[in-house]
Amino acid sequence: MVKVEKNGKKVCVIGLGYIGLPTASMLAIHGFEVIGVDINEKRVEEIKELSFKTTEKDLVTLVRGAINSGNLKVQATPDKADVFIICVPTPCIENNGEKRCDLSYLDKAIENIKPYLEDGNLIIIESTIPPGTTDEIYESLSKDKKVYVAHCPERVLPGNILKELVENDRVIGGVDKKSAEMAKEIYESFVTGEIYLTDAKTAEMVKLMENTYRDVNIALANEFAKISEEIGINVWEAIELANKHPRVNILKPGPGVGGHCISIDPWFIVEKSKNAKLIRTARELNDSMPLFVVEKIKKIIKKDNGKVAIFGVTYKGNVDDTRESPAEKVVGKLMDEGFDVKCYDKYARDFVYPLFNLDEAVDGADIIIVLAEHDEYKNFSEDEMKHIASKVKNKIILDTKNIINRDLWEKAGFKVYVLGDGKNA
Ligand SMILES: NC(=O)c1ccc[n+]([C@@H]2O[C@H](COP(=O)([O-])OP(=O)(O)OC[C@H]3O[C@@H](n4cnc5c(N)ncnc54)[C@H](O)[C@@H]3O)[C@@H](O)[C@H]2O)c1
Ligand SMILES: CC(=O)N[C@@H]1[C@@H](OP(=O)(O)OP(=O)(O)OC[C@H]2O[C@@H](n3ccc(=O)[nH]c3=O)[C@H](O)[C@@H]2O)O[C@H](CO)[C@@H](O)[C@@H]1O
Repeated sequence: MVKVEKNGKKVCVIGLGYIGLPTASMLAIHGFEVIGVDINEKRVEEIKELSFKTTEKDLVTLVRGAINSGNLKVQATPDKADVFIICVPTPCIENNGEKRCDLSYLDKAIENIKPYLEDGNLIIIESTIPPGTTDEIYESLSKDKKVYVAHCPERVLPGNILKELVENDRVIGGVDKKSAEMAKEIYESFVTGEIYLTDAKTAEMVKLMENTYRDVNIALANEFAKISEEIGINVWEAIELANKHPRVNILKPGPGVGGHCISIDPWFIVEKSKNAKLIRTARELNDSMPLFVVEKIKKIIKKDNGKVAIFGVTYKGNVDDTRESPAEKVVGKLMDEGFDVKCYDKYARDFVYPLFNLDEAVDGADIIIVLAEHDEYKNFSEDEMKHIASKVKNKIILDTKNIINRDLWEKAGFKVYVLGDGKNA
């Protein structure tokens, strides 16, 4: 056992997913006595056995270190602690055609810690939430106990979580000054970036603004891709040239925006404000991209049926997460229309549709579609391309991410299309 000096504070982290597990482990190796809690018993067992799947570099090593230090215990129910950090999902739900944040996981997590709360405890909400939520939680909890409450939104980039967890600047919003300062004390144990203090509602809005900023900018790139198809130019070349301007930095078009964050968080602003018009339009535009891909496929193969091989079903490259993945909508729509679709993705943790190995996926395919920028697809060798060429029915590939080695695929006999290239057939 690697001994880590204890700092005297006990922290209970609720929800051990993409965010909670690294956070709990990081606190443990920095001397906190940490109880990591997940309602999912299977997840608890996988963490204890270090058998959980992850594409996050060094996460297994970090969790092993935390458990071996004796500072991290993992279990399915909360315990008494000085600090509670809540990292449960906050997905989107649709009600009468309007999307809004589903706070049911957060409400349940709060209910579950209530029996363990004592005067003086600090509750930190890391989950992404609509403005005003932290204050509401405080109002309800402070009826029974003198507690402190803060929102410390998480900003790590999946694929680079451990580095960003330590190096990113953090924003902490307290329901009062004391709450924010108490939360700062916890994060400064491992964060090397700056920590900025504000009120809870501002911190909630800051997080949503960050992801909305990115969503709106991706929407602009996607709109440029649609326009480029319409007027017959290659959007990728146009973006590269426009970005030579010193004050222009257009993002990348693609099959849509996925993940548990950017594709849902802007709706949490829309639900609170009638002024969020651009934000709504950007969301709708990004959500329209999977269907735009399906239309391009039909134009390329010049038919409304056939066999499609999908490369990449995760929401982006080199991660295992398929939540809100554009691939789900592309595949669903193709299947609804009667296409025979076979998906290949060895990074994906799970997917709503069946996954196949490479040979099964490409066997007899009319077209291959790249939907995620996994390194594997960037680095296919000439021999692998030749092998794929020997299996497919038509040597056609549509790259929605502009990542494949075009020259080599063409050398292997493929006709290569890229989303937004202005060529449909
Ligand atoms: N994934 C990201 O990159 C990221 C980045 C920044 C912020 N966030 C935000 O962080 C929050 C968590 O996201 P995530 O990706 O870690 O989700 P996740 O689904 O990976 O993990 C959440 C975990 O919470 C557990 N859980 C649910 N209800 C519980 C309860 N009542 N008690 C104990 N455990 C419970 C689930 O079993 C699950 O393991 C969300 O609000 C998300 O928007 C996520
Ligand atoms: C503001 C910001 O940076 N927030 C990050 C974001 O993490 P993320 O992994 O969700 O973010 P992205 O990598 O942007 O991917 C999102 C989707 O957009 C597609 N995309 C991306 C760039 C592009 O030019 N064209 C595209 O089409 C991509 O394929 C994918 O589907 O939210 C987390 C949780 O809140 C944050 O913590 C984290 O800081």
